[in-house]
Amino acid sequence: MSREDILPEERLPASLLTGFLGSGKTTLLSRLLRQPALAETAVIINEFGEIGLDHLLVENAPEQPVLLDSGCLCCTIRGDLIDTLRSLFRRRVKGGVPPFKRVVIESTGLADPAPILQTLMSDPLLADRFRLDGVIATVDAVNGMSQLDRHFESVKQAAVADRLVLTKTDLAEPATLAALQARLKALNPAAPQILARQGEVDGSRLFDAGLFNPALKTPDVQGWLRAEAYEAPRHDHDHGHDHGHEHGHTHEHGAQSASDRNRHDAHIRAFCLTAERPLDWERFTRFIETLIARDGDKLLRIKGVLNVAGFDTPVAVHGVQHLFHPPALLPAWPDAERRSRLVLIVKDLREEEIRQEFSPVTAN
Ligand SMILES: Nc1nc2c(ncn2[C@@H]2O[C@H](COP(=O)(O)OP(=O)(O)OP(=O)(O)O)[C@@H](O)[C@H]2O)c(=O)[nH]1
Repeated sequence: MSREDILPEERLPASLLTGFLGSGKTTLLSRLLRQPALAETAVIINEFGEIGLDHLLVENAPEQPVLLDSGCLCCTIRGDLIDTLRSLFRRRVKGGVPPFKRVVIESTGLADPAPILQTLMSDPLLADRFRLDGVIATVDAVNGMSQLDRHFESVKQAAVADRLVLTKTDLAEPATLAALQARLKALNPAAPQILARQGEVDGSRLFDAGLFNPALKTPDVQGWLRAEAYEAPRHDHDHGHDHGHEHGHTHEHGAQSASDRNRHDAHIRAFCLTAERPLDWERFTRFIETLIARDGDKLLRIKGVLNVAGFDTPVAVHGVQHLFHPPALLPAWPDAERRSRLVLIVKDLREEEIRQEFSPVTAN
């Protein structure tokens, strides 16, 4: 960790837009790109031949970025994401494409978000030029419940998101929407849920979700971590609680899907470890390294702001599965809160065991 790692504001924010097949990603994106605030955006779509924005690419040379009417760039991934992002950045530097200020990567509906997040973190050239702004997941307000029941990928997408957009709310019954919202809240307590109709959403609610707030030019710890959301009382998945039951709507989904729901959601835990006293950095790294070595594939996402003994300012950590971003020493504490807070979203790991393993890190 070094002070050079700080202040990555000049890196371009990259957002991942994910969400199940047909959940409204393209509809959302095409509306967002008309908003003036998003005019200088480059969009990368990793599925070739889709309708929506992509028809432009089918008709034009697909390997060339296309300039949309809104002033945004759009291109599909030909090789892999690393090549596409590197090439886009090179062209930007050489003036071959407009100087976009933000990147949005729209993933395919079935994609696991983890490899895309890891790509942004792991490639040294990309990590120097782009920073993860956030994961935006669309969830279909009408079909979301059954998609979460049937497809574990959609549960993972919703669990790791920084922002959840509930789409097609114009078509959903209020009771269906309420049951879905309760389920998503249990799965991902920290992500704000934004309701959309025909992709109509204020872009400022979706972007600038990362640690670095370009408007304030300071780290936005509270907005990024939202640690307090995990401390609020909520339902415990491990008890096999059926969130649909609370609202009396399980009849809409049937007995079979209710048991699927428990099975899927119960694999995911989202919680926050806290420590009052400054952490010993060596012990903390041992804790994280052991966790990664043993359970890396089960760590869907980790974010944290740590009070490390010997440092006057906090250290931010961020990881996805086996990969961790280099820890960044932040320039200042944002407020009076001095506790270390580490948010974990895990699959098939027991919260209690991790809490126990974390406790020596905080001991004297
Ligand atoms: N009524 C209504 N229809 C919507 C809304 N959002 C999306 N749709 C429709 O839902 C269908 C799927 O939307 P898309 O935006 O293509 O979804 P997608 O997630 O990009 O789909 P894939 O890329 O195939 O995974 C389209 O027919 C949209 O017009 C909405 O808020 N209300």
